[in-house]
Amino acid sequence: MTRKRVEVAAGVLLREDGCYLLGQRAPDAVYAGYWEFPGGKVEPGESPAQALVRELDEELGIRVTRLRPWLCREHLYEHAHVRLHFQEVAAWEGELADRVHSALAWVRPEGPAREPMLPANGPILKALRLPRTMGITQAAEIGVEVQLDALERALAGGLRLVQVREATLPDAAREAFARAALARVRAHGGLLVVNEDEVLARRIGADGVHLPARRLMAVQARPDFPWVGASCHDRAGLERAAALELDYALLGPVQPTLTHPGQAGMGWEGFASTAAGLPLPVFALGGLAADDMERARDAGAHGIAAIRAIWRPVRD
Ligand SMILES: Nc1nc2c([nH]c(=O)n2[C@@H]2O[C@H](COP(=O)(O)OP(=O)(O)OP(=O)(O)O)[C@@H](O)[C@H]2O)c(=O)[nH]1
Repeated sequence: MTRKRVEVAAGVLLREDGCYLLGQRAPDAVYAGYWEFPGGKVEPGESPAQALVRELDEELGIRVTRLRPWLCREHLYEHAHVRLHFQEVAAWEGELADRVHSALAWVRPEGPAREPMLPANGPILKALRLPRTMGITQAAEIGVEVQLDALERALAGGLRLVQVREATLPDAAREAFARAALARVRAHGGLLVVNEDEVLARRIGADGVHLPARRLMAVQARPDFPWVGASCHDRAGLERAAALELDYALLGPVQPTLTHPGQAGMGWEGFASTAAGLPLPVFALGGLAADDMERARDAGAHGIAAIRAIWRPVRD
């Protein structure tokens, strides 16, 4: 049986404390009692953004003032083949009024979600647990001790996602560094992934592995870790990461960067069009710093990843 594809707009309302809003479907709805993100079907002639603005007015009585594209996922239900356009609702006006759900709840991303949850939403909840900034280490360049101090400082400042990328450190030094970094990241409740080296990642008990672009194209299946991501430079790479059901991708360089000298950046428009409509979170990378975060998220990025800017000491 072929089912008609239904376009759906779903909103991730994010409160300043990081909580997001869920609604419980009413007793007369399909999947009654299940929890969902507020939203509904896109009507003919509407864009997903227009549909979400209308739905949130109808369902919650709010006026959306800042909307950003985020993820797009397809799911085959018994009753329909849905394509869900998840968008981040960063700002709105008006008090929330519950007009269609049987309950509303603000949920912490790292805590338990509400059950039962609509089956398509599992990867969305996981994506919401992924921090918004990734720091990529450069101990081989700046020195192991300097890097560990910078890591400690960044963790104290809120960094919660670290990629150990130390291909040129000798094996023993790399393992010692990775273990030291992991201990620090864990002490702050963060996540650490190891670039390329799955054996090292497993030996030290890292949270996952990060595939360089060439490795992404070579692997046959998703490596077996809780968190797996990849570096991408174009749409083909992103689609490969999506096909392998990875948890995130990095896309860049957005701006020219010392890591890839002589390579022009794709710019924010290039980033937005290359990363649009994907089912996994995409970080913007390449010549970026903390103050690029809003711009990146407006372009559909989950967040930003950086090497140099993350470890720079804060100037007085
Ligand atoms: N709103 C919403 N729908 C979701 C989510 N996840 C998910 O799989 N869906 C699916 O997307 C479709 C949305 O349909 P809906 O019934 O909410 O749409 P609607 O408000 O226009 O309802 P209607 O059928 O009364 O016109 C359903 O098949 C639902 O199962 C989610 O998080 N939020």
